[in-house]
Amino acid sequence: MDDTQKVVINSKIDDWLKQEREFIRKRKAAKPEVKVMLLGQAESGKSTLQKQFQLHYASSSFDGERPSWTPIVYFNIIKAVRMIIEELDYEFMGDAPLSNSSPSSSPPSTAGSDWRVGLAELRTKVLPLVAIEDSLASELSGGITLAGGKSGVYVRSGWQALVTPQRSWPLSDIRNTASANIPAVTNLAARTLVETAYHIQDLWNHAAVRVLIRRRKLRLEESGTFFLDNIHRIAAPDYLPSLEDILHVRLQTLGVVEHQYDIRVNGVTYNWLMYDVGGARGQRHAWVPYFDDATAIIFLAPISAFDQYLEEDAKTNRIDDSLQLFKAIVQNKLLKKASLVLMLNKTDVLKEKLEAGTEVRKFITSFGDRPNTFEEVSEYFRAHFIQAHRREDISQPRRPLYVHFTSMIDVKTTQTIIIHVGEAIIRSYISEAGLLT
Ligand SMILES: Nc1nc2c(ncn2[C@@H]2O[C@H](COP(=O)(O)OP(=O)(O)OP(=O)(O)O)[C@@H](O)[C@H]2O)c(=O)[nH]1
Ligand SMILES: [Mg+2]
Repeated sequence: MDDTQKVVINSKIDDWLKQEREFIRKRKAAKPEVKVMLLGQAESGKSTLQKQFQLHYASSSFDGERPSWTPIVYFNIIKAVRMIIEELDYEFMGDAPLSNSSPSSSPPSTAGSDWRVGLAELRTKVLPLVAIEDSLASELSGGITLAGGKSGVYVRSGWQALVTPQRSWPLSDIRNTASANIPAVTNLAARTLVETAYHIQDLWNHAAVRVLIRRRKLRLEESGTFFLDNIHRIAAPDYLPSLEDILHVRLQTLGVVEHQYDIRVNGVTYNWLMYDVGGARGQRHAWVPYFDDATAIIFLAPISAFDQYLEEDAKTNRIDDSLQLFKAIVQNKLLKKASLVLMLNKTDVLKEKLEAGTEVRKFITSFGDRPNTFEEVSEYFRAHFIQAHRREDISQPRRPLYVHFTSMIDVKTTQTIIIHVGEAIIRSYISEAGLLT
């Protein structure tokens, strides 16, 4: 080996050592990593909780993403209108158009003499909007079509890029958008919504529709009711979703979506990685690969769902499914080191249902003759989850279970809860890892 070769080799070794030192320096500087999984059945509120974290720990990105929620709000409205129309068709007309429905169809008790003709006209007027549903779903899901078709829009991480226009919103010139860089179907939905808003409002407020919703227990989901109540604000050409709108949106999660926040506790910044999962039964197998290094589980159980059944299995009561799922989580060996937080969610919806006179014992016989009040009912469900944890928890000694009653659409209260939950999780991470602060 001559001297020149030696110099080249030495310089390569120097480079390599430098890189190695840099790598170690970076690793030491890296923030401690906390991995938190949001688990629970479909529609339990996982993604809504994740939005509340984003609002608190990354408010500028929350604001920046606002325009991307616009088409999802449109989609939620279209879905709700389509569900109303399907119910009307089923109730009054068989396969025939509403105006030709058979005389034997029983009118709602509130009906006036020409209610049927009026409804048929409204139906015709809102149909152009309903006709957009499938193409809007396809545009929002980036062309992914799943079994179940119309039941929803599914999103993976990075979905915003599919629907966010390149130029800024609000769209003051939504009617002249031939050259605008807005996805075509979203644009069409916006225009059709402007044109049909009054008819949607009339349909939504129609006495026969109200009776039908009550009589057939039509589940428009939390989002449908909220958006239909706000139809004129949303149909305005310069509409930009508000914080409340974004929290009310229903958008099913597909697979597992990672979100990252920096959370600072006692002067140390933690790399908070949050995994928001799809909660439907067909999605749950995707959770497992994330289990063995999870720092904490936040389990969401919607306690308002006592009178509902799973979309994927109409025989299973949703509270029962939540409880069984919770048991499976606390029994899971891979998760035995994870801290446990339980959020008994949708307390606002539970209160509304109880105030409207829906009786828990009719759906959950073991509730018996207890008073049908919020205090009794919420405590009854809480006791069941706590008992499941006491009996089934695999970790020895048994881990603490932090329980909160939540309403994810209540910003002020939820923000306080997530700060506490974040700190509690980080504290137990510190003591588990033996870290000094
Ligand atoms: N009124 C009310 N609505 C809620 C609450 N929590 C969630 N929602 C609504 O319930 C719907 C479902 O919430 P998501 O957060 O999408 O549910 P998810 O658990 O992520 O569902 P998947 O992604 O299908 O697993 C949305 O329309 C939310 O706005 C709550 O506490 N109160
Ligand atoms: Mg979700």
